[in-house]
Amino acid sequence: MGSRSFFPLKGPSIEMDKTVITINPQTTIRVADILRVDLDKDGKESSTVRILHYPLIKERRSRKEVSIDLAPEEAKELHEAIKKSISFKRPPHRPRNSSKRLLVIVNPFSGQQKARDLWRDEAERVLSDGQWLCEVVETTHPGHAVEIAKTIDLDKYAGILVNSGDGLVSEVFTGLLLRRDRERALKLPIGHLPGGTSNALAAAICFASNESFSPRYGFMREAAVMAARPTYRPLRLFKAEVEGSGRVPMFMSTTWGLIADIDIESERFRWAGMIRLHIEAILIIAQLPTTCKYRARISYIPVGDKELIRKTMLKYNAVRHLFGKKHFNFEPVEEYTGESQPSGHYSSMAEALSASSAPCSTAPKLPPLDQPITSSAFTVVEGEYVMANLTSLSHLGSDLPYLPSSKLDEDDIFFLTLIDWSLIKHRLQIGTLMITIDGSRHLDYACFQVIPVRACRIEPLDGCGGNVAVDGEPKGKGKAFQVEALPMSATVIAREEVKR
Ligand SMILES: Nc1ncnc2c1ncn2[C@@H]1O[C@H](COP(=O)(O)OP(=O)(O)OP(=O)(O)O)[C@@H](O)[C@H]1O
Repeated sequence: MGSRSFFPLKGPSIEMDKTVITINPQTTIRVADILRVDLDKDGKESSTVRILHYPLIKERRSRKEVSIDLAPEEAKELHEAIKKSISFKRPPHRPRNSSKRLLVIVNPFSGQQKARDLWRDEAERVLSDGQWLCEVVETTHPGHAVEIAKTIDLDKYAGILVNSGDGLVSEVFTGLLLRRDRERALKLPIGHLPGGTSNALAAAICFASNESFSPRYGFMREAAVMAARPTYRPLRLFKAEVEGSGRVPMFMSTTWGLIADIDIESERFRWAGMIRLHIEAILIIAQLPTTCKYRARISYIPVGDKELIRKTMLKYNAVRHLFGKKHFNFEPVEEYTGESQPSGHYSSMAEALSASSAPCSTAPKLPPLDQPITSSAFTVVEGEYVMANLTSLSHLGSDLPYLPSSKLDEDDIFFLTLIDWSLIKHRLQIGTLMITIDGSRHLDYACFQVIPVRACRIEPLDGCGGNVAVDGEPKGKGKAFQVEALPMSATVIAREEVKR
């Protein structure tokens, strides 16, 4: 759409193009921020166009209404032009019922039991402003969201909003992967409303979209605005195989050593909220090297792309163009085009993850965990490490921009990050490295290494222990594990990149 002019009864003309409505030099409205537009026919002489939008003001989304009086014909045209620009696009799973209906799953116990209040105080009104019909379900037990995702009627909803931490998001992906019609089910848009303690996915989506989010004060409203005016982005899924636990899906990280130790061992301080992580970190770091000094063999297929390697050092607040021209672009999620899909479910995740699926560009590279790696494509190292993590998201939590260069929709690449014990000068160095993750300054430490990989196996040696966690879920201590991409992506709700 080129620029169009409209002439109000008073004041200068209004200019509207594809992205912005300029009411006067001081007042502009971004089309992507508009949730609703109404037309009031006041009389023969004039009509009013009322625009409800949520602009960013001081890095928060604020509800604003603007009314413009125009001649009736002019008002009708402006109203129609705006309505057309904000019209709801059919989600890629192509539901038969194209109404604006969402299922909202709330874990009433996540985030120190605040998810329910956050929904009521911050999100519900935004979705209602956007004229969405929301059916809210509260989970009653662990695994409840797996069941919901396994059985949800794909034709009834335009998406699922998951109001919780990353644990419940993982359950939803698990449920979708267990469906035999998952080729279509994985196109059902999933929005993460950050109602939990760790909201890594919501943060990574905001970061990718250049949306503002405040780890400290929460960003439920910002995520709700995103859900009310959604764009759909692919999120690459991965397969983690862990000794004793078998194959499980992964969308964020498999951590071993320090970070997993802090996360899992700090459960005993759950009453302290987020501070529990700090208490545990201090205890562990004070006891180094009797804690968190682990021996391992690491086998990986490196990605020798210089541009990619350079990017891994960029912090979250780096100027966005430094990440590369196309870094924040993404391929739109292709619409599901198949007609019929098999019904029912796989009997286990092991079966689901080994079953062939949609056409893929990511052929398996790893043999099963109990078989040796013989391919010469692998680099093999042995050493002592404080931790070794395999991550695929930019954030490990909303306040942890761990690897800002990670993209949501990378084909089959993820990142091996290591703290090599032999490069540490003093245990205080680990302490300072950990507390600087919130500004991504851990990337400046020589002992912190980042290696882009296409497959990786980590084998703890000499019974050295160290917690292993997949997407935050504990999987035992000192277990061997390996990760590679799945030939499948889920669909997440994001927004068009915010221009600043
Ligand atoms: N009603 C419920 N009662 C008990 N546990 C539940 C319930 N609903 C969901 N869960 C479980 O709670 C786990 C943690 O949920 P979630 O990640 O949403 O919250 P969180 O507070 O962010 O947790 P974390 O502190 O681990 O990040 C999920 O793995 C899920 O299985």
